[in-house]
Amino acid sequence: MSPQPQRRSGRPHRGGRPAPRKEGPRRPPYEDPARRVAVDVLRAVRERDAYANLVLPDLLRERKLTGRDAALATELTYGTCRAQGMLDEVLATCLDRPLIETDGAVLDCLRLGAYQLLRTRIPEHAAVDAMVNMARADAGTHVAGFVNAVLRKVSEKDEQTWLEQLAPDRDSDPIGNLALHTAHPRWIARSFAEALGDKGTELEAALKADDERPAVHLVARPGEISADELAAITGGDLAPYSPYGVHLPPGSGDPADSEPIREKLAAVQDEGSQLCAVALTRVPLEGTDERWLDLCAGPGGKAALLGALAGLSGAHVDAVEVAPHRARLVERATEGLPVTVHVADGREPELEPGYDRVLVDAPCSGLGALRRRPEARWRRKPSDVADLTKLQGELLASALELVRPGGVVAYVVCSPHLGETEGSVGNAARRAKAEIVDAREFFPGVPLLGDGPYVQLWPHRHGTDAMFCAVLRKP
Ligand SMILES: C[S@@+](CC[C@H](N)C(=O)[O-])C[C@H]1O[C@@H](n2cnc3c(N)ncnc32)[C@H](O)[C@@H]1O
Repeated sequence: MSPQPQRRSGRPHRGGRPAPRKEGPRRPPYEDPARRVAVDVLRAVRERDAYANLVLPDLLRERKLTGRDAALATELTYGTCRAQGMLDEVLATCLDRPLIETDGAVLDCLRLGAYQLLRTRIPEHAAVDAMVNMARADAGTHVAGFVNAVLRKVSEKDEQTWLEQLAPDRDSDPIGNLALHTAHPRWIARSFAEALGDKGTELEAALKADDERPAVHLVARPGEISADELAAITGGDLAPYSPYGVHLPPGSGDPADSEPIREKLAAVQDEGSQLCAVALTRVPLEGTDERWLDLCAGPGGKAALLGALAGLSGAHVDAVEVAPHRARLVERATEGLPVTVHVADGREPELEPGYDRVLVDAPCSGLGALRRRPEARWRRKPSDVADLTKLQGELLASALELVRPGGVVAYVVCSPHLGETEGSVGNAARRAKAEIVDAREFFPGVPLLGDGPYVQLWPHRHGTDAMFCAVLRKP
């Protein structure tokens, strides 16, 4: 059976007694390995803030799940993580006490069960029985009746009917309505609406894009291999906008196994990330153009692309990263390129000022890459953004001190949140009296970039992560 997420028609539970048990030795109930993996990942995410997309592949390997079992485990895990807030709203109406008081292991089973009932074609009895058995195994026999009763209630309506009952009115509260329909926290839906200037169909498209599996994008390292050659070797398609990009077709297997990647002629890098790094190198400069700086380099995707381009034009890149383990990743990614890695705080890196080009790919909320991190939308909090904007402003101020007069800074974040984009840039630019350059001209051929001067890419418009790029010139 295909594990495709599909709305399932609501079939009220008809009741009925289980067939009388045959006599014989008691065997533990059969546990489906795909659901076991899914519930174990949910637990790791809940208990130790693990990333589902890192834990899941390890568990699949460890338990030797392949083919349909692996596909089902993946669909159930990622789907449940993404839909968590919506599932919780439904579950809350089926409980007679606050959801927060539910034991964690039981809650994992309820969420996974509700996901199967509302968003897959898995038969009701199979979904409920499997989760009752799993809850019994994980939390004790006393919870079996409870889990059974709650999931039976969930199964009384299909997803659409639940949403119609629970979502705020679309006319009076369009953001709240879309937030629940697309299973996003309201504050994230609001931040997308503010960035898009839309609360209707475009907001809906932007939110829905977070549930789509992103295509794998490769970057062909300039000077080593062309995008045409890389596409021919990998069977991929040329990326629409990046001159170095290749999109792999779905089901291409692990890109790390391909020869160009093993030989470091190419790497995995979102096309939006490529475009932002390349944009910095496209800004015209008067005078010298030899010293480039990447102030937030780990794990090294943009540093490697900048390093390759610097190698072709006779420039050198200093790459700064505060976390030593991430600095080591930058070293690995830029081996053989004219890049020097420094473990330092970008706010005070103790480097000689006078850089011609500086990239600030600042730490951010990652709201622009929610499609890559299934649980991230429910983990992030609005208060994270406030902490991050302070750091972003300080890093950009440092970049504007380190760049020479007439030199350029590209400020990049993987987030469309206006606080992290226009807010962080506006404040730092004002203080440093830097000129904000229209960034759109350094993204040639990329459509739907609005009125400038900033560039905001979107998954639903460009097929990239929602990267933001501002270009500033020091007077
Ligand atoms: C968005 S990531 C950069 C991604 C990277 N440019 C790439 O393309 O692979 C931000 C990085 O900034 C680092 N960072 C955070 N605070 C920093 C600071 N004060 N100085 C330098 N790096 C910092 C983080 O550890 C993280 O590796």
